Amino acid sequence: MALHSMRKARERWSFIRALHKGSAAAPALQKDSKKRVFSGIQPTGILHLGNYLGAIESWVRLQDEYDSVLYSIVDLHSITVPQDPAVLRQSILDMTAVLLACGINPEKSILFQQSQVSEHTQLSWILSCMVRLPRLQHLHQWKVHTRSCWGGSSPAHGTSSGSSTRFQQEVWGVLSSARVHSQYVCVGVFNLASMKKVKSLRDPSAKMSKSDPDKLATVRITDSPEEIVQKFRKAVTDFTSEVTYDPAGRAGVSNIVAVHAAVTGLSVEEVVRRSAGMNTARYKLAVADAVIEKFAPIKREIEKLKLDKDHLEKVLQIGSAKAKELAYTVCQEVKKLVGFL
Ligand SMILES: Nc1ncnc2c1ncn2[C@@H]1O[C@H](COP(=O)(O)OC(=O)[C@@H](N)Cc2c[nH]c3ccccc23)[C@@H](O)[C@H]1O
Repeated sequence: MALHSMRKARERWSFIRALHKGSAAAPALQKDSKKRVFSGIQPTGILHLGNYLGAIESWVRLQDEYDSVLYSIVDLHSITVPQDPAVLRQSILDMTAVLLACGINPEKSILFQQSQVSEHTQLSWILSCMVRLPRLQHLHQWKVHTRSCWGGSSPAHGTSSGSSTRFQQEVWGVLSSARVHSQYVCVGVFNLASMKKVKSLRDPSAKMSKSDPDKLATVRITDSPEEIVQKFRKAVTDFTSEVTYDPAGRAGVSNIVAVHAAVTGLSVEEVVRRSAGMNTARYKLAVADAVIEKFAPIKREIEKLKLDKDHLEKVLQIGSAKAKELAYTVCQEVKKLVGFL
């Protein structure tokens, strides 16, 4: 037992040393330990088809595949852009209702609010003092978010775009790396092959996104059946009427085929086979129907859950307390290694 914890401490220490040195490859932390799943979602904006198929559906499945599963409503990340406090407060509860309605089960996983686990920001500060900027800029999540949230401006070049500051950009990266370098298995479209990347219905070269200014681009989980039909009807395809799957040559139709396969649980080949004889205009409506059918029970559950604010608050409080307990142990170890304790 003592040997085991000494080994773990050594691993953590070499990890911290590697961060200080900016080594290209910091050793993986606690490789031999029990695997833990960790992922998160921002509370702002309404959950969309991309979030659902690309993340939440898998989150639900992972609850049965791993013993230790944590899902975070990442409110700290959401304030890199201005938020109205009242709206943010409500969005956190709404996202809790949505996740529960999708099948996140607090008996099987820890669902918590990021800002309520103060160890997260403590660890982030410690890491931010140790990690070198070039190393941070190599992290995949960092690159993606610098591109998508800050229009590609890099803090290394000292630029700041939009309403975020260079300081925020750096802290964002460190907040993310606090989890990337934890003992967690981080879940995202990037590291689970089974996850699907859903494209915008208006521009199939772009990812479907909560913040897309084109309202027709994103199918939200709370959209009415009429809205869903309208969005699919207006979805960008091409001039070929046949339904085929060819992501490189026919990105628009292929995105719709992929959504169809994902919501029905059928293979891409099977949905293409079943659409034989249908033109893309009719096919889009068939896919809209499949999406409506998939979301209908979830929508009903969301409405029910939203009526019980106390329950939602309690779920988050219990989840955050459990997450804090886990984070406290890690944070104490890091504080010892740093010399605070
Ligand atoms: N069009 C799409 N197709 C497929 N998947 C998609 C699509 N759009 C979004 N996703 C996935 O949905 C999850 C939540 O997205 P967010 O933007 O809220 O949130 C994100 O993009 C997180 N990085 C937030 C985060 C911040 N800190 C964390 C710590 C751990 C894990 C996650 C986080 C994500 O899994 C995202 O990959």
